Amino acid sequence: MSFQDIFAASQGEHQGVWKNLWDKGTYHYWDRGQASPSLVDFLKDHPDLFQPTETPLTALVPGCGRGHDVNLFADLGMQAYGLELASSATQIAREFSETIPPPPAPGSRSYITGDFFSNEWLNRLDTKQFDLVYDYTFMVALDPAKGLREQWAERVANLIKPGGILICLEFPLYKAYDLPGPPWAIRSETYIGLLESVGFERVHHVKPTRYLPAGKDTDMISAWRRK
Ligand SMILES: C[S@@+](CC[C@H](N)C(=O)[O-])C[C@H]1O[C@@H](n2cnc3c(N)ncnc32)[C@H](O)[C@@H]1O
Repeated sequence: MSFQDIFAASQGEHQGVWKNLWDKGTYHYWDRGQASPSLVDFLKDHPDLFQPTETPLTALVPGCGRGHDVNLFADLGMQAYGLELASSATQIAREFSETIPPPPAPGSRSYITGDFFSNEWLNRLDTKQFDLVYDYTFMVALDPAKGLREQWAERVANLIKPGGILICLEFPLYKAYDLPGPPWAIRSETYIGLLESVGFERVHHVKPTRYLPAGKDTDMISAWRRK
């Protein structure tokens, strides 16, 4: 059974599917074993986006998987949080992080179990809003037919401080709309429609020069400032 067939057979109960996949350790469907080179380059090329402050910047990666991007933000000195639906997922992310060097001070990395749309996990944190949120293969893993993209945009706007930044690695831009997800097809215009309506202004839209194989030559990176 293909990855998409597993979701199609679940009759819309997608959270149970994700949890089951993590419980069985079958994350090979999406895990690429490293932070995205496109994101690494984008952060290096745009230091203007993250001015140093007296306290470390806070970053959130919803649907962080094994945490490769969380670990990248921590290595850049941020207080980085990864959010995952299943405790088995955060456990796998934590175990992976123990195999790599700790982040340099003041960077830190935390993996939190919770549903992105619930406040339960947020209530457990001191931080209620973040300087940075990063989305890659999370929003496009939410079923667009259920209105979850609009809910994602509103939630992201609430989770980012005024003046804070959302970075989206736009994927899969090449995919036809009639093909099943996840990931479900998306276009750059869709990000504009979703994010401008909840108070974001697009400040960068660039074509990366280094890619993960799945998005080769088609991915784009957008950065959005919350007004
Ligand atoms: C396609 S995977 C991508 C994972 C990671 N971004 C990566 O690139 O390796 C999507 C992830 O989103 C998580 N997820 C789905 N719905 C979620 C929700 N409502 N709250 C938190 N995580 C969720 C799933 O458990 C899954 O690990």
